[in-house]
Amino acid sequence: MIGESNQQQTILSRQPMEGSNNSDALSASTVVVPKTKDLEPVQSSVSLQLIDDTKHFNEDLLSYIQNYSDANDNRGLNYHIVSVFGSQSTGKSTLLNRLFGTKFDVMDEHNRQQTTKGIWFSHANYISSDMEPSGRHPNSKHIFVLDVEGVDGHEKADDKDFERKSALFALASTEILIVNIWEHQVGLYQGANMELLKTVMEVNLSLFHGNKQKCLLLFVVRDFTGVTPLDNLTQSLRSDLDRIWLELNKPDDCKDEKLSSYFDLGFFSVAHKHFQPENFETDIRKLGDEFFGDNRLFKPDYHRGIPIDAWAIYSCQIWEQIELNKDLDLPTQQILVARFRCDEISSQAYESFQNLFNGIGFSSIKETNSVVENMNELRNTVLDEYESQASRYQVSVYEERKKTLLEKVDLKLNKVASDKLEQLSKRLLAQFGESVINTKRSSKSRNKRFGDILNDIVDEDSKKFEEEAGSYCISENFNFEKHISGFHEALNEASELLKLKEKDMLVSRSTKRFQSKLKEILIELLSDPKENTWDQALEQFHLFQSAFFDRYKLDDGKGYDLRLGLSEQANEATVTEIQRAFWTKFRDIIHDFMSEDTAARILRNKFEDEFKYDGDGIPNMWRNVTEIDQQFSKARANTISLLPILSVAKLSVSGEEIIPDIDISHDNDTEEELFLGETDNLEPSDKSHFFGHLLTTSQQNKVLHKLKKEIDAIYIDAKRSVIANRTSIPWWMYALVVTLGWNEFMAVLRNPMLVIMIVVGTSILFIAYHMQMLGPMASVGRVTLLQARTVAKQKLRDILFDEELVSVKEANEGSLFDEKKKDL
Ligand SMILES: Nc1nc2c(ncn2[C@@H]2O[C@H](COP(=O)(O)OP(=O)(O)OP(=O)(O)O)[C@@H](O)[C@H]2O)c(=O)[nH]1
Repeated sequence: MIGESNQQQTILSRQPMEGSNNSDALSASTVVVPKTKDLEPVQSSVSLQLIDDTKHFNEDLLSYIQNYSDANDNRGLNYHIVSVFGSQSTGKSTLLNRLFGTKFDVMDEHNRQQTTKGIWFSHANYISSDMEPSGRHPNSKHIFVLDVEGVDGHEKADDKDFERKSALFALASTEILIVNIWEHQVGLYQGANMELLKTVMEVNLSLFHGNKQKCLLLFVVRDFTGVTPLDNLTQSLRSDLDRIWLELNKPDDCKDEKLSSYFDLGFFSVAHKHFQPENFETDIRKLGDEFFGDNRLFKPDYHRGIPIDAWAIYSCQIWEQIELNKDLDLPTQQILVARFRCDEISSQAYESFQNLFNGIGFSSIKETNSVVENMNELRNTVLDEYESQASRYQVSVYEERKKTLLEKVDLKLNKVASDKLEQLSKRLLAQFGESVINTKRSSKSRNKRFGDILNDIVDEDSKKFEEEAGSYCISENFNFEKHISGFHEALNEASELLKLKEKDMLVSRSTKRFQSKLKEILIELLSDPKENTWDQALEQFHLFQSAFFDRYKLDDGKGYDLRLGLSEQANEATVTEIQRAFWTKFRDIIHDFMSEDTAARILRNKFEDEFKYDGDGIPNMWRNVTEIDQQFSKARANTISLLPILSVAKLSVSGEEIIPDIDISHDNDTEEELFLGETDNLEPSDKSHFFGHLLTTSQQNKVLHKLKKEIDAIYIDAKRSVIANRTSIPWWMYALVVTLGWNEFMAVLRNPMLVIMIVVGTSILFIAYHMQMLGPMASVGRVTLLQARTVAKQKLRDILFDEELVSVKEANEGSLFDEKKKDL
């Protein structure tokens, strides 16, 4: 079966051929991969029966090829395939063995039986000048040789099937096809050689008419005697080939094509091995020089472009297709092989990428540069791994699979970048509010508008995010536009929230300040109502309002900018909101302050002021009742005239009610409804009219009623005091005292001690009067007198009791005494 030694036979026969029995199940798109698992390397120096006589493909091919690892250099194309084709027993194996140092079986001289069965495969060794194999020529590529079973063998005379199939296989895989013919066969058109040539051409057309894959047909004329010069033989062979080419039924798309479009032709003669052994050796050496050295015979056009490590798959697949009698679409086969290998390489590369990826632990890497560096490194590693092996395969498949692999890798890396961006987004958004507040508080930004501060930080954060997103874009598969727009959206949302918060703060702060200022002044004004009280109140309101808004006035004076960075519309709405809040506070203050009691108290005070004091604020001293009556009437009329001022906020000049210049109705409907209980059907603008309505008519009547009572009491008090003063000491009483007490008066004057006492007493009273101590002294005196009276009464009672007791004791017995005592 194999090689020349028994040992070699043993080695190779360990892989039975029936393993390839699955060919029936194959389809055109299936790639059959020779098994490589658990195979021991096949010894390289031996030949391998690639296809046996039962037409099974030997799966040991891959492990055989793997012995020549450097054939995988140069993108796996560091090799050539040569095959031989020719009639049976024409010295093909002998030629190959001599040319390439192979050890194909050669027919025994004495038993001329067919020796080569099926197709054999062997690695060629460089033939040194002494015609001994000595390894590979240093400048040459690896050459693998296919020894194909001879055609037209008498054992298979009726079976042309294998002949055609083997020609098909040899041509599909080889670069140079050695056509081995005897010299005496040349020119015999009807001879076996012409059949052979026809077969080769037909097969070639069926294989390559689509893509014009060329190969070299190297005619080796054996047993060349030199009687007919080689040129003549060449001429004869060429004309035979041309004739066959013309007669061939060519496919439509290559009808006009020439023979040279598909074949390069080469001719070489070799002398008789036995009769001219020296010439034979010389010819063989010359032919060998054509193959080795700089590989002159091999042209790039001839190479199938299948990397050597895929050649086993490719050739197996080719054979399976041939066996199934399917149309042999070589480009498709090449693509299938390329797909299979590129997928395999891609999977391996992705697997090692995943291992590296898991080892890195991106989640623990914080610095963007480091993340990007690792991402790039991973990407390049996987790309290098894939490219180094897959770039040898069909370019479109290689590119396609590379794209797919990169998409997978980038998807994974994209996730890393997305997570990092997500984290950055969260971090920046979390810090956003704080950054704005800190910047706002910093001395640098003291005069900066809030809106500008906000915009600066938004810009800064956006730039930071975009830069980081940009640095993660390590290939066109990375696109973070969505992340960027999402971040912008979130940032704008946060920014709008801050604006809203700042706006609310401004509204509440300004309203609070406004309220405290206005309240003080309004209460002061209302506590001392005058005809122009509401004019002053409104004036103060406008003053405070202007004081607030003036600082936000636009340069053209046509509006306000609250510096919150709000849109024009929102800014205007906020201005309106503040104005409404001011008006609402105005309303709340006056409504909260004014009540029936408050109004009654204010009016009572006003009445008292006017009734009890003169224009200079000095208390009135009534000389008679008439004066009191006059003053009372005047004060009462003036006081009552103030009630409408306290009841409705009206301007003095125009008499118009104060109405807010902005609609505030929705702020406090309830209060207004409570006020009149009749606003349900009113329009908001109508409700504004109730802004200054502080007391209802019934409330006013109650106030008047209460006031009347109180001022009547004051009036009576005043009158009583005048009458009391006047009735206590009548004038004739003074005259009577002087008349009756004249002597006593004189007696006192004449007594120096009494005079001194009177002087001292008068001085004390005078000082006490000036120090306003008369009241307290009188009180003390009154209390003393009261106490003295009480003591005196008690003393008197005791005395009387004692006297009675004594008399009863003396008059009656003990029991009577006790009864008396009880009675007492
Ligand atoms: N006349 C002649 N005989 C040769 C030459 N070279 C080899 N032979 C003899 O031809 C016979 C067949 O040789 P092989 O090399 O086995 O021929 P083959 O074409 O490989 O035979 P199959 O593989 O059986 O088709 C052998 O006996 C050789 O000694 C040659 O150059 N001239």
